[in-house]
Amino acid sequence: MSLSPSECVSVVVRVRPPTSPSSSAPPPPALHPPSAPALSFLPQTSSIHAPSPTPTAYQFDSVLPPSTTQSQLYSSAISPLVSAFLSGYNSTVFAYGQTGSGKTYTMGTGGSSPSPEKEGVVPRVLQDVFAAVRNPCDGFTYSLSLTFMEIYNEMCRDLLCPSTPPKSIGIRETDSNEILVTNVTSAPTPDPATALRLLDEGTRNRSTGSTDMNSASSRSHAIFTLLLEKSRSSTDERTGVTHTEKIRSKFHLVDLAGSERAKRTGAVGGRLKESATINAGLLTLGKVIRSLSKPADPRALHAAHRHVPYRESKLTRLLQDSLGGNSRTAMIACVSPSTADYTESLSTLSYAARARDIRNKPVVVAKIVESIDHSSGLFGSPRSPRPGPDSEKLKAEVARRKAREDEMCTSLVDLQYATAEAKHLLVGFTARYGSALPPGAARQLGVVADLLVDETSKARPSPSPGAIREKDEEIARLKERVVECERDLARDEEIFAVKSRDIRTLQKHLAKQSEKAKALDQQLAEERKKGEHLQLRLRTPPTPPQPTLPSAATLLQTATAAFHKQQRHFDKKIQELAINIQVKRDLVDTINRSRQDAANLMARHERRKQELGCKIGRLRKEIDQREQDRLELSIATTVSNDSFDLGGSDISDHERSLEMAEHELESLSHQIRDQQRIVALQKQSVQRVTELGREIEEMGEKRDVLREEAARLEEEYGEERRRILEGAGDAEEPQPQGGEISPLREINLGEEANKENQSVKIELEHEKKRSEELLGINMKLLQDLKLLSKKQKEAELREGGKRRVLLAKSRLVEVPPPPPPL
Ligand SMILES: Nc1ncnc2c1ncn2[C@@H]1O[C@H](COP(=O)(O)OP(=O)(O)OP(=O)(O)O)[C@@H](O)[C@H]1O
Repeated sequence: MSLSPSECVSVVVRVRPPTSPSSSAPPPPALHPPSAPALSFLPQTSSIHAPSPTPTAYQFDSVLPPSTTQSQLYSSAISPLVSAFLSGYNSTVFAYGQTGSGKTYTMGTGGSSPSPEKEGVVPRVLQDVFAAVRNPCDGFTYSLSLTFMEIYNEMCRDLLCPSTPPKSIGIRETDSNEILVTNVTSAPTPDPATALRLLDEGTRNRSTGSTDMNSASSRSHAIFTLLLEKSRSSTDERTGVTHTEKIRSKFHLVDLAGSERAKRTGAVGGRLKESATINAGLLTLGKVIRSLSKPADPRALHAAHRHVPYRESKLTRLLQDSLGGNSRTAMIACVSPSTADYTESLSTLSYAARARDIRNKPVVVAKIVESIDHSSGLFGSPRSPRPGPDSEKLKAEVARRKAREDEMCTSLVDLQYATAEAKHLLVGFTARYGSALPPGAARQLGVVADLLVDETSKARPSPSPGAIREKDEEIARLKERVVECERDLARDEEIFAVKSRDIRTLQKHLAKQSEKAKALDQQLAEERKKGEHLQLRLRTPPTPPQPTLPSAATLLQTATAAFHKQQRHFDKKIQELAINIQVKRDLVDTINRSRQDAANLMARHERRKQELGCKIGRLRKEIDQREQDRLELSIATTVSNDSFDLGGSDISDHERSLEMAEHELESLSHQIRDQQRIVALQKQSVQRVTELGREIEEMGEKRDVLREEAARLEEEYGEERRRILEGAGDAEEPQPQGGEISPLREINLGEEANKENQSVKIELEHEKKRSEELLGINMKLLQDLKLLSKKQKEAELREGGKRRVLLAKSRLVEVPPPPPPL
């Protein structure tokens, strides 16, 4: 393996000839006026001057004017890469530029060219490679194969086997950071004809289309890759071991799709989508170039530590080796000389200039395979008889060995540098991340670092082939150890990442738990406080009963007060009922008495009426008699002419008496009528008396109920008192205190008493009204009776006077007995 110092991407700018009017491609629509700025191409100084927006001079490895032929371009920019490729270096050539700028023309991936002069890069590379392979001068045998693929709409397509599903084609990175494309046809190419045929075949399968700017515009990025494996064997004459050295290299020839502006290409529909994908891929390429062209982060120990967005597109992923990796790379920036394309050309130049700052580290990777060759005539088995020395052969062998030794010395020096660099990186890595690594991994890294001896600092004598071999073996072992350690490290890092995640989760969990624990602590503290408080209460001597737990004395006092209050209430009610009953009885007596009086008066009047009737009858008889007598007397007197008084004055007296009696009778009749009215009233009072009797009866019942209730209350009180006294032991019997009663009972009793009082009051009012009414009737009756007796007296007086007059005149008039006093 040999190592080269890092080298930059070489950038060549190719200016295509202006488009001729007779060109097959339609002229691109001009966006710029004729006075638009133009680029100044200076091939002598390999620079290009852009006047605007800010005057800028771009420097390149070479600037190829429009007159540059394909052959000139190839020999100046590509043939060095072909040599490197044949030496075992990975190489890349890619054409970059706007659409129609001549990328496909330059790369020669547009199909077989009509003339050999116009052949592009790929056919020329193939020709040169096969020419070299055919006549090897380094003792290697070469084998070539090729792949041809495109990235179309961000999908890989195998141009040598288009039926391969794009999804099955993968791009992966090996442990040694090599980019490999899987499941793509790798066609063996024993001769250039086969290779060219495959190129033509693939080109035909490529996605192209017509746009306003290019009638055969590439709609994909085409990647043509040559794979070379060269091997060489040598046998140690002492040991008979054959060493086979194998070197593999790749040559990517990339024809990128051109950046385009939809307005200019007139892309619509599917073309527009292609255009967007193309631009997106190129944008990522621009990002990768920008990122790689920046000076590395001074904090990063290795350029690999900076982030390069290779993975953002398939194109950049595929070109990862070529840009900033193990490859010798050349970029052909294609630009148009047209002022109409000024902006696009400027953009191309800007990226190309940046790409020039990208530093790659191309290395030749060689594998040495050992095998014992028993059949070798020169280094046959020690037991077999050695053939006679051939001086020419020996000379050649010595020369070969010498060359081999030289190579191995070079390899050794390279390895020493690699070891030193590896040690430096490892030490730096351990210093930086050692604390974050698991202890086992850090220790292992230390051991590896110790094993990686910085041989570059030591002056060493030229090693013998045996020593070199030993060294090689040691280095191989060390490398294996390093790879192992790296693997361990990667594993540890993974574990570490997982553990870190776990720790973070646990930390979160812990935080939650500690919050919960805090809350529980608080709760516990509160509970403790409560417990302490309870204990304190238990320890403290018994305090007088709380107001919520009344004593027996208080209970008794309350009960007694309630009882007395109830008793008072019942007493009052019973008393009121007794008064009412008495009032009603008095009323009944009064009514009965009035009735009696009225009945007596009626009887007297009836008697008097009868008497008066008798008297009137008698008086009428007497008057009639007197009239008869006087008539007879008058007759007698007339006969005797005797002027004699025949008792005419007695008749008159009788008539007056009759008149008086009739008058009295009339008055009596009046009185009887009044009396009858009174009797009618008396009938009402009979009803009233009946009602009163019933009411008195009810009241009596009520009074009995009250008395019973009072007795029951007394009993209850007695029981409660006994219970309280029993519960309280020697509690003193409380003295009744007016108004002391349990609030609830007081409310109940108060409500009951109020209700009762109210009803009694209403009843009393009612009774009072009725009594007043009866009293009014009775009073009227009495007045009537008084008036009647007064009239009677007057009549009697009048009659007595008349009677006395009549007695004086006639003894026939009887004087009635005086009426009984009312
Ligand atoms: N240096 C040149 N000399 C002669 N003709 C050229 C040159 N460069 C380009 N052309 C012609 O210009 C036309 C467009 O070129 P080409 O197809 O190579 O462009 P392109 O950059 O590949 O475009 P796209 O990105 O659209 O595929 C072609 O007809 C090609 O023959």
